[in-house]
Amino acid sequence: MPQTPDRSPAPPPQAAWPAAILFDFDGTLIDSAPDILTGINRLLDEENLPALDLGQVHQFIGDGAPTLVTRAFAATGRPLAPDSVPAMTDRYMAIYEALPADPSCVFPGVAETLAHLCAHIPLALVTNKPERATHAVLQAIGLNSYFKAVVGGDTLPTRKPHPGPLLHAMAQLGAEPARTVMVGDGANDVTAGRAAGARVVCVTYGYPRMPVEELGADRLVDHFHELPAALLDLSVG
Ligand SMILES: O=C(O)COP(=O)(O)O
Ligand SMILES: [Mg+2]
Repeated sequence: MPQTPDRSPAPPPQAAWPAAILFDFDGTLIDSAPDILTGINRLLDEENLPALDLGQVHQFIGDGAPTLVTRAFAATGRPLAPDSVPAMTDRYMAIYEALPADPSCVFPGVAETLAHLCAHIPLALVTNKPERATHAVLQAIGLNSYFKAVVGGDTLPTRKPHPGPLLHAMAQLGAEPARTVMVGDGANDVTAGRAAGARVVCVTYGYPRMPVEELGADRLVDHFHELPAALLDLSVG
C-alpha cells in the first residue's frame, strides 16, 4: 500500500522554562538603597564625616561591601587607606545588620512572582552582599523559603562579575549553564552571566551605573511581573 505523506504541520516549538534561575538581590529583588544609606551615614557620622545622599549611594551599590565603604569615604573627600578598609567594612556590616529590614523594601511583584516560579524551577540568590547579612535580610522580608541556594559576596574567593558564584549556584541546583537564566540589574550580573554561559534578563528599575539598554541583556523587564513571560520567550529549557 502506498505511503501517504504526512502533511500534518510540525508542532510549534514549545516554550520551556529554564532549568534554574539565579537572582541578584540589591536593585533587583529589593530596594535596599535607603537602608544602605542609613548604615553608611551612621558609619560616616562615627568618623565625623558628612552624610551622603541616596543618589550617591545608588552609584556605589553592586560591587560588594568593601567597595561600597571605599567609595563612600572617597565621596566625602577623606579616602580610606587600603589597610583600613577591612575593619571599616566590618563596622559598616555590624551597623547594617542591626538595622531591621522591612518587607516594604521588596520591589512590586517580586514575592508573588518568586512564589509562582519556584513551583516550577529551582531558584538561587547570587549577590555581592555579604552572605550573613543576605540571610538576615531574606529572613526578615520573608523571601528565604524561595531559594534553594544563596551565594553571597564573601561566600567564595570571587564575586560577580566573576562567573564563579553563578557556577557554584548552578552546581548546587544541578543546572547546566546553557539552560540557566541570571536576572539582575547591572553590568556585574550581565558580565558574570555571560562568562558563566547563562542567558541574562535585566530589570530596568534597579541601580545600574550605565543605561540598562547598553548592558547587553537578552531581555529587559520594566516590572517583575513581566519576568515569567520573558523567561518563556527566551525558551532556554
Ligand atoms: O554590592 C552589594 O553589596 C550587593 O549588590 P547585588 O545584590 O546587586 O549583587
Ligand atoms: Mg544589583
